[in-house]
Amino acid sequence: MVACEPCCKTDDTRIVVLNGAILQVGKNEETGGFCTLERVCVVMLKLSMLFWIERCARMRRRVVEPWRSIEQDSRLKAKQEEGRRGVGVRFDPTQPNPTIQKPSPTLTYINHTFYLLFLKLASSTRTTSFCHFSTFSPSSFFLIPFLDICKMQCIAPSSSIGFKSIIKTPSYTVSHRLAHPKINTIQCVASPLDAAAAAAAAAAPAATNNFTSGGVGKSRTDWQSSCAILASKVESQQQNTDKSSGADKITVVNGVNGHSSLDLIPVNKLPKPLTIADLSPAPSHGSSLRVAYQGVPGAYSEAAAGKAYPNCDAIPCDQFEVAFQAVELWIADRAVLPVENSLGGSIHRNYDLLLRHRLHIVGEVQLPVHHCLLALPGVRKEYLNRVISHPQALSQCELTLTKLGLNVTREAVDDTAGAAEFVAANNLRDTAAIASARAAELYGLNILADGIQDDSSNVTRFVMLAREPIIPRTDIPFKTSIVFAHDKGTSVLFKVLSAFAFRNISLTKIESRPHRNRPIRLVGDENVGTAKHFEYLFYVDFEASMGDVRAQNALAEVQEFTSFLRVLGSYPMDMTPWSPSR
Ligand SMILES: O=C(O)C(=O)C[C@]1(C(=O)O)C=C[C@@H](O)C=C1
Repeated sequence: MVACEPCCKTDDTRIVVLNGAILQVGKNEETGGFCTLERVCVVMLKLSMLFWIERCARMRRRVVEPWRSIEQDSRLKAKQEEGRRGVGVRFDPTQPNPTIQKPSPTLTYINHTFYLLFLKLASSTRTTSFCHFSTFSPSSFFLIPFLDICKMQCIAPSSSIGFKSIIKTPSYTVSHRLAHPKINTIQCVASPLDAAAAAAAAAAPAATNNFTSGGVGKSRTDWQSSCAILASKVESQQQNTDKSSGADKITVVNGVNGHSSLDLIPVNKLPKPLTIADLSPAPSHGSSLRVAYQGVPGAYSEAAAGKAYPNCDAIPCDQFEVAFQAVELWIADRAVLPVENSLGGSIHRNYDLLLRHRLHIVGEVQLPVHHCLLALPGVRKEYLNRVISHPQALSQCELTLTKLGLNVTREAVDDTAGAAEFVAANNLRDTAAIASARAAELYGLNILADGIQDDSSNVTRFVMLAREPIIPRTDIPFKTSIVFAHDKGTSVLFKVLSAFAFRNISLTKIESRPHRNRPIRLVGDENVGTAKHFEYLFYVDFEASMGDVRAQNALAEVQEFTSFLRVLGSYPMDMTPWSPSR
């Protein structure tokens, strides 16, 4: 089980620890105005309230969930019978029934579901979260007001015992939070197997009413006679159910047999409930995973998305920012974005966006990038007076273009495949695009020159981003990416780096970016003048998992020197065999 432990270091510095790994240390303004600590506390508060409600519900379950008690009661009778016959353990009716005291697997399941989903809420970027009613239970009723308070969407799943709870609201939408849950309808699918359960559900509201008006006594005898009444209802309704046609089932569905005056909604017209499968983490092999990438089909980023998640649904986005937001808004499950190229260097925009957004790095892929020079059919190199592409691609092919005698204008566009599409769509006979062979195929262009990158081992590293971090492992090679800032300028950098060096942790990358919240630090006095130092944020990748004690100790030390520290992700290293682009 994942455990979040928020704790405070000083008044304005916050630390959030996940499974022993420091997830975030820093001041609010440095993390884009987002405060994890407060949110975790709010979630924990809600969580404890829900557990409390659940406990109350459990204590009253005998009264408000008669169908369960009927089942227990029949077991109880069987035990009594056994006792009378002197078989097995003797049943003492003066003692509380142990089966009633024991929490049912369903309730345990509900607790776990809530716990997991609330932790999910803790790390999601929005207030929207999901509440999953695993079965028809009193807790469903008790929790409805809380959905609104917690700004959660309610999801009614199918249940193993044939009940379906459906929260209907005028503003019910699948992708957004439930605004004001008003009506709670219990749907019971009356399949022959579930008939008894269905009839019991139909009888349930009556019992609940009795309870609230004090009709059911608290003593065991009162309770048993209530059960007897309910049991007879179950029997008669079971007979009805057995006889009933599909139309009758709709009446039973709404819990009041024979009253067609109720505004009934045919089952097939109701929105299809999300199931637990819709909420569970996406399969690791990537099938049906929606993966956002920047560019249009044929871009290298699309190929990287396919390498990271084979069989995924790749979603093209016109900007990096859009890909980040697609994941945050649940339009996509993952984003795959380039961060550095072996020739062109870092893609700074994505480093800045990593800090501005709340996504976690959950993996990396290294893609050999094999560039082609593309032009319209019939166009020759001599006709060209312009080459267009993504700035990275232009810089990766700079020398080769010159060698090919193409001392023509270079123009940067958003992505390589977009450049190919532009040439084709505008029928540009004087312009070539640098893009992939797949882009040539997709946009009907000819390959004028193949493998024009300046180095055959041209590789771009992409990171996979998700709303949730993954649990760090120590049995396979892992990498961790962090970002930090410090108040005392670059002088602290040595101390920070030595925290890793002393523990034999290799660094694979250091990148510095302007500290946009505090770009300049003034040092000096009136006599000497004022030095204006630029302030930086440092991005460091190191070869260790956050599950590794060495990494945890190194970060604990780094934290001493830094004013802000955030773990961007701890993820498996791409260990695929090396295959150069040429
Ligand atoms: O334009 C594309 O095809 C991209 O996927 C972008 C991108 C990049 O941003 O570096 C990806 C890989 C190559 O290095 C060139 C361009």
